[in-house]
Amino acid sequence: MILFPNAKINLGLHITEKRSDGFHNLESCFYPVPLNDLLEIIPASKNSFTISGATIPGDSATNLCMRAYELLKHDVELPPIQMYLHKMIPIGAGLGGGSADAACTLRLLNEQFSLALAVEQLEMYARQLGSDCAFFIRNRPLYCLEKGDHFEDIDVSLRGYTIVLVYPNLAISTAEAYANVRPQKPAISLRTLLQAPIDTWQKTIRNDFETSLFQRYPVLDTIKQELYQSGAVYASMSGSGSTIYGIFEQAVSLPDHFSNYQVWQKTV
Ligand SMILES: C[C@@](CO)(OP(=O)(O)O)[C@H](O)COP(=O)(O)OP(=O)(O)OC[C@H]1O[C@@H](n2ccc(N)nc2=O)[C@H](O)[C@@H]1O
Ligand SMILES: Nc1ncnc2c1ncn2[C@@H]1O[C@H](COP(=O)(O)OP(=O)(O)O)[C@@H](O)[C@H]1O
Repeated sequence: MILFPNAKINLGLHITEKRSDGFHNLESCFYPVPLNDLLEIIPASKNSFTISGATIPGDSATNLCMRAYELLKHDVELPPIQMYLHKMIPIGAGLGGGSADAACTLRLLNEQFSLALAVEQLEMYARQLGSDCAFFIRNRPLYCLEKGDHFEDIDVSLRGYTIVLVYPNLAISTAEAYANVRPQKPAISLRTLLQAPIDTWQKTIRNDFETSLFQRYPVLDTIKQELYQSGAVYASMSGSGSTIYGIFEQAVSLPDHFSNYQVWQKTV
């Protein structure tokens, strides 16, 4: 059985407070985008895990796909599997690719072996693998709270817009990004700001990671400004970076030097 784990972008990201467990509470809208990995699982006589495409740091035992399998196997009976991952989503990019792979492993195992686990149970396992992993179980636009692992519905649609992702070949550690942010309760909640028309977002919707990361990596701010100059209605960093995305009313041609980056665009 095959699934195509997809990336996400963050439409706004407020880091509201540091928690007693060392993590941070946040508010953000997670939005799925159709940039995909490929994940296949079939029953086998012994476990194997093959990866192609982009190189993932760490060995296969620490890969989130294997960790998802082991986590589930602790509680339910699972046969050995042959797992294959083709990695397309850039790594350490703020696109949630590792979490998407882990969530899809849980979803695939649930289906392939008729485990009949409910969405809430799958989310409970996903939370143990990463803060943004549970999002990829429902995998639709959601307003995310707490560690980014509790959800409310939100009426936001980018249908008909072209989304451009620019990955400047720079991996940023999520833990390091959080360590350099000063949490702050927003005057107006992100939910309220997102309900206004998209052409107001440039002035109102922010990602709290940008201040410190743009200081450290000025190229990120430059890319964001260039996306606006190319006609974006809204542009931002996704998650803890380093991907900068732009939302356009139509397909766009970008400055020539963007060929130095990994650029992806699709009308959704
Ligand atoms: C920043 C966000 C925003 O969507 O996305 P990415 O940029 O990673 O895609 C997420 O909060 C990332 O979630 P995820 O990548 O799953 O993080 P985890 O593996 O759980 O945590 C990595 C590290 O980030 C910090 N962390 C993470 C989540 C959170 N709410 N507070 C934190 O302080 C902790 O230091 C933790 O050890
Ligand atoms: N299947 C996977 N795909 C990507 N990264 C993975 C995977 N499994 C484990 N990781 C680890 O997760 C970290 C990056 O996660 P990723 O989801 O790509 O970044 P981000 O959290 O910025 O979206 C890397 O340190 C990588 O080694």
